[in-house]
Amino acid sequence: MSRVAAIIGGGVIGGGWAARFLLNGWDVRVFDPDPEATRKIGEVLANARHALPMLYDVALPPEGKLSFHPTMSETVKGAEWIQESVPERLELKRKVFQTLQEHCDPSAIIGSSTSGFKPSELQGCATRPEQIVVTHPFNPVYLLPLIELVTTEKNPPALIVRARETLASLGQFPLHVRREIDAHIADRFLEAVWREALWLIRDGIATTEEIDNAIRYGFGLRWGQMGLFETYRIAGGEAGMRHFIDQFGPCLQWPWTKLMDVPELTDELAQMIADQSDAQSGHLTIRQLERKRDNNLIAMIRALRQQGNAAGRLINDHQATLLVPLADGPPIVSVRRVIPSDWTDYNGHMNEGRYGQIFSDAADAVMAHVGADADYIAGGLSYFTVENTIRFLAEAHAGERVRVETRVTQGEGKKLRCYHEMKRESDGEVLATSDQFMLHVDLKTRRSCDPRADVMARIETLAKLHKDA
Ligand SMILES: NC(=O)C1=CN([C@@H]2O[C@H](COP(=O)(O)OP(=O)(O)OC[C@H]3O[C@@H](n4cnc5c(N)ncnc54)[C@H](O)[C@@H]3O)[C@@H](O)[C@H]2O)C=CC1
Ligand SMILES: C[N+](C)(C)CC(=O)CC(=O)[O-]
Repeated sequence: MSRVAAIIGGGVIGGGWAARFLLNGWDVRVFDPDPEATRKIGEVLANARHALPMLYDVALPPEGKLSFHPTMSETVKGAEWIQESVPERLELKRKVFQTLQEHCDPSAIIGSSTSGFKPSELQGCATRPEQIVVTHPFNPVYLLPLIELVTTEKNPPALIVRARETLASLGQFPLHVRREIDAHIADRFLEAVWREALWLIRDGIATTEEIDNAIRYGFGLRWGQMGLFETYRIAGGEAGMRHFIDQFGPCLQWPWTKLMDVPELTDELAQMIADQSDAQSGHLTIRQLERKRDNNLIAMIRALRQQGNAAGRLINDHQATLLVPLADGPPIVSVRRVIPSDWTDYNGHMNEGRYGQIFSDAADAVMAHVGADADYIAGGLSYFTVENTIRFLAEAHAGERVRVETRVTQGEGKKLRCYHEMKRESDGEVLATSDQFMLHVDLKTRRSCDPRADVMARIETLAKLHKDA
């Protein structure tokens, strides 16, 4: 018997909730008077089906059934979880709760997606206030895990536990906001940044793009893996958070923002912050925190490199200026690099799959060297690896510098065979070898064909040069 979730309001956020439940195997029923709701949710679902499964290395549960219903009663009857995502108007939300509580199970959890209303405001006119909690998500709900679970003393502890467990079972992160406040925790931050950004634009200090660049090339990367306080703890150096506060506390009185309503930084408040930071991060030294931060940033920026976006695109563009022309050899030094930390696996060494990556990069370098470069590939011609025998001879570790020495062992017509040796730069030890056989292909027909004459000539020259050496 599938678990049933009811979605009241299937817009940007309700659609995201529908996808989150559906892709986790729940049956989802939707109530939304908008005649476009089915189409809108269908488009959100298409995004979610593309994205969410890619975060995992295992299959998600089989999807539940999605249905749209003309009445609230049909939608919520028998539902275990009811998620309200109607527009941010208090009276509308209260009316929705009154209606749905006429038909829903008293044991159902009613979560509101509200960005800023407090649960006590939502519970105000409800028949059973104890059912209602704030479960404030972040767009896209099917990818961002944070849910601010805001409760009041009217919510039974057992319901709060059940809500947390349910959200966690969906792959979400229920942050229990223990004391209700307008806009909860995260939206207060978002509102502060948003309001300061509006001033900067109004006063002609920055454009929208400049503000976004300040975030995505800087602290946005830090916040995405360590948040605010752990980041500032590190900024305090070995003296830690208390030093950070002592140094930057006075700034609170300086016009560093238009948001000038700040608490007096008493010694008691400074010590409270320092004590909480110690409790949160004190089990790690600053150096350990710095290494954790740097490894996180490496993984994030390298992921952005794969997408060619933001800080990743910046590195890709910079890397293009660092390329040095290869010599014919033999051997051709086709790769010179450092093993990145995110290539290390549970055995504490570079994962076997990454050897293939390095040898693939070596082949790419040889291809570019003979003229089969990005423009050549964009023109519809390339090489496919059809056989690759890798011998793993010694471990490689994060931070080690390695190089690949390549010899062209066969170069005739559509055939290109390379023999690669991966060596540790520090001592020349051979870490792995690859015997890689490639065929030249037409990317349109996906069938093998002869390379362009100049490319074929370069390969034949290299094959002869390397054979005679
Ligand atoms: N858009 C965002 O980035 C976020 C919004 N939220 C909150 O989520 C809630 C919904 O916001 P959005 O999805 O952005 O709005 P939206 O305008 O995209 O969707 C609201 C949906 O509710 C439907 N609706 C209106 N009256 C209804 C009723 N009586 N019964 C059922 N459905 C009804 C509308 O047809 C519409 O499809 C708001 O409380 C908002 O503060 C929370 C997090 C992020
Ligand atoms: C701008 N906003 C208040 C709707 C933002 C949120 O509520 C959360 C989010 O997804 O950013």
